[in-house]
Amino acid sequence: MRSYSLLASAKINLYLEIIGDRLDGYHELAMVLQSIDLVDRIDLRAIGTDTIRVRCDHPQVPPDKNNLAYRAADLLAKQFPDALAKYGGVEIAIHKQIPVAAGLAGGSANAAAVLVGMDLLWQLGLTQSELQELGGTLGSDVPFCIAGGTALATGRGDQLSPMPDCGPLYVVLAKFRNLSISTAWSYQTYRQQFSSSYCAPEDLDCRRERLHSGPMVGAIAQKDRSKIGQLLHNDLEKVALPVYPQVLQLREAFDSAGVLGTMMSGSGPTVFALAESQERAEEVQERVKSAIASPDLDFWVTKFSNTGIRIVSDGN
Ligand SMILES: C[C@@](CO)(OP(=O)(O)O)[C@H](O)COP(=O)(O)OP(=O)(O)OC[C@H]1O[C@@H](n2ccc(N)nc2=O)[C@H](O)[C@@H]1O
Ligand SMILES: Nc1ncnc2c1ncn2[C@@H]1O[C@H](COP(=O)(O)OP(=O)(O)O)[C@@H](O)[C@H]1O
Repeated sequence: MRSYSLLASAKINLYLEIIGDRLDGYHELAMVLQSIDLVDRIDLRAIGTDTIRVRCDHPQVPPDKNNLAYRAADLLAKQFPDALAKYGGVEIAIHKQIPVAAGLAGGSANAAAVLVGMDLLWQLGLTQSELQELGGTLGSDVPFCIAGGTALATGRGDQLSPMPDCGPLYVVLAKFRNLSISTAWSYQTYRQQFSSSYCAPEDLDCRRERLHSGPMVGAIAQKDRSKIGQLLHNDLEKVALPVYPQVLQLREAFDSAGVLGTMMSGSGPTVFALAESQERAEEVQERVKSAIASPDLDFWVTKFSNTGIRIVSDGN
């Protein structure tokens, strides 16, 4: 039986600006997305029957048809029935390290790994852009999770322009264990509060004038780490910080710890901070840990990564 193991990277949002409504009901965005070295391992194994099975060691992750990894496999099975008939179904085992519903795209990264791994398992020979096209139908962040690295993401987050690697930067992440924020809630609440300032879908001048991502794109091109820290931005903080005092508390604690910059990632509630070295990142972690002193607070120290999906073993 053929099998593959893959590592799927989480992402953080260095920049997230909401431009307006789209005709498909989503939001038009300008984001800078960055892969980090916090990964889930996905083991894929060909099984004799034509079914898809999912196992996951995390209690909050559904081991059924609602799992994004299951949906990725099901999508390929529907698109390529001949491959399903030839190679059989697949068992997907997810070993979670990326916190769930945390604004770090864990589910999207798992779906991305399944698309990349099943392309190999079923010898489909799809290109990266074909995989991304399929991934975009599962979720807006999936195309980026396939590509990884650093990218400017526009449209609903699925139109990617790769950006240069901005050099070694270290990341401290913190999240209250029992707190999660729904992405759908974040965008809906943002729309309720701010849609009066949205650009209309057809108003291209408004869209061009609204975009403020240029300085961040420039700072990355120049590998200017302090500027990257200063220019971090996330419009979704406007809805999360007033409702979730724990997120605000983390933002303030990181700010006082003397970091290059700090921001909520995506729809939250994870807050990250950037540091110039691993040592400095560990110091920041200790400072925030003692400032907040909560047994419910989890931390991770990691670094920027230039890959989305890594194949770690091909156990044919
Ligand atoms: C906010 C971000 C930032 O990177 O990430 P997370 O915090 O979820 O990790 C993304 O935009 C999330 O991407 P993803 O999680 O793939 O979202 P989807 O499944 O496509 O959509 C989830 C929900 O968010 C809304 N949504 C998503 C993307 C977008 N451009 N506009 C939206 O309004 C959709 O209407 C849907 O209700
Ligand atoms: N493979 C998966 N890993 C994580 N969450 C998943 C997965 N499949 C479905 N989900 C569901 O998707 C939701 C969002 O999870 P996740 O992708 O981790 O967060 P976010 O959208 O904040 O980046 C959760 O409620 C979770 O139950």
